[in-house]
Amino acid sequence: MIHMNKVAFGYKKNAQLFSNLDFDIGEPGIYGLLGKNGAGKTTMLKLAAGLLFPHGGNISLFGRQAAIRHPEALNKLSFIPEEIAVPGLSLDAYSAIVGGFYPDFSFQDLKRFAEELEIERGESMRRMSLGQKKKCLLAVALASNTEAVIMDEPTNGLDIPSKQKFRQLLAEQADAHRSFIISTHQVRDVQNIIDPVIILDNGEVVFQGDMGTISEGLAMAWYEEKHLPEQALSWQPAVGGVTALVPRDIAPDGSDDIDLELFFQAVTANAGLVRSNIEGRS
Ligand SMILES: Nc1ncnc2c1ncn2[C@@H]1O[C@H](COP(=O)(O)OP(=O)(O)OP(=O)(O)O)[C@@H](O)[C@H]1O
Repeated sequence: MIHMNKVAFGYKKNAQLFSNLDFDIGEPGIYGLLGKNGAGKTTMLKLAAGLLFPHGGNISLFGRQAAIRHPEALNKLSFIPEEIAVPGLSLDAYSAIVGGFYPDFSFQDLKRFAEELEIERGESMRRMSLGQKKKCLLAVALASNTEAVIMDEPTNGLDIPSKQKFRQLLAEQADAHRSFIISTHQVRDVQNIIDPVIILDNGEVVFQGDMGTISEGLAMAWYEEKHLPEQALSWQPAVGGVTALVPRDIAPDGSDDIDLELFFQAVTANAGLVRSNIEGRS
C-alpha cells in the first residue's frame, strides 16, 4: 500500500527532518502513527500522499511513485489533513463533487455516516464548528470506500461522544480490504482501536508492531511505589501505588491490556530496550 525506502526530507536546506526513513504499510489494519509534537508525523503522511516531495529515497503509493499523484493511486486513498479547509457548500453538494473521484463512493453510506455523526447534510460546512467540519470530512472519507484512509489528528476538536462514535465507526469499517492510518499525539483517543502501532521519534520509525506481539513481551501490573521493579519501562500513579509497564516475565498479575500512553512513553525513552523485551519473547 505505502512503502518508504531511505527517504530524505527537510523543510530547510541544512536541517533534515528525515535522512533515512523506512516505513511500510502492507497488511490491512488500523495503523496508529504516534509521535511527540514536531516528530514529523504530518510531514510523513504528506510525503506518503504525494503532497510533499522527498529529497532522496523512494515512496510508493499503491505501486506508483507517490509524488506523481497518479489518479489510479489517488482514487484508492482518502486523506483528512490536520488543518482542514472546507468550501461554502453543504455536505450533500460537496459529496456530489468529491464522490466523482472515487469509483466506490456511496451516497447511501454518506447518509448513514452523517446520521451517526449527527451532522446536517444541508447546512453550509463553512458555517460549522471545527468538530462538525471534521465529522463531515470523516463521513466523506468513509463513504468513499477507499482502500486506505489517512487521518492526521482526526480527534482534535471532537467532543467525547464524537470520539466514541469515531472509534466505533473505524472498528466497524476496518476490514480485510480497508486500512486506516491515524496520526496522533493524543494517544488515549485511539487506545483499544489501533493495531498495529508505529512510533516516530527523532526522524525515524523507532517501533512498528502489532498489539498481540507487544503483549507477548510486556504486561501491565500494579505495584506499591517502593516495590516498583527496576525493570519497569514506564509507570504512572494509580490508587495506592503505581501502574507499570514491565517485561511479561516479571509481572505477577500481568494483564494483556497494554496502556498505550505508557507504551509510548517507554518507547520514546528507550526504544531499543522495549524492542529487546518484545523480540526476546516473540
Ligand atoms: N511548512 C513548514 N515549513 C517549515 N518547517 C515546517 C513546516 N511544517 C512543519 N515544519 C517543521 O517540521 C517538523 C515536523 O513537523 P510536523 O508537522 O510534521 O510534526 P508532527 O509530528 O505532525 O507534529 P504535531 O504532533 O505537533 O502535529 C517540525 O519541527 C515543524 O516545525
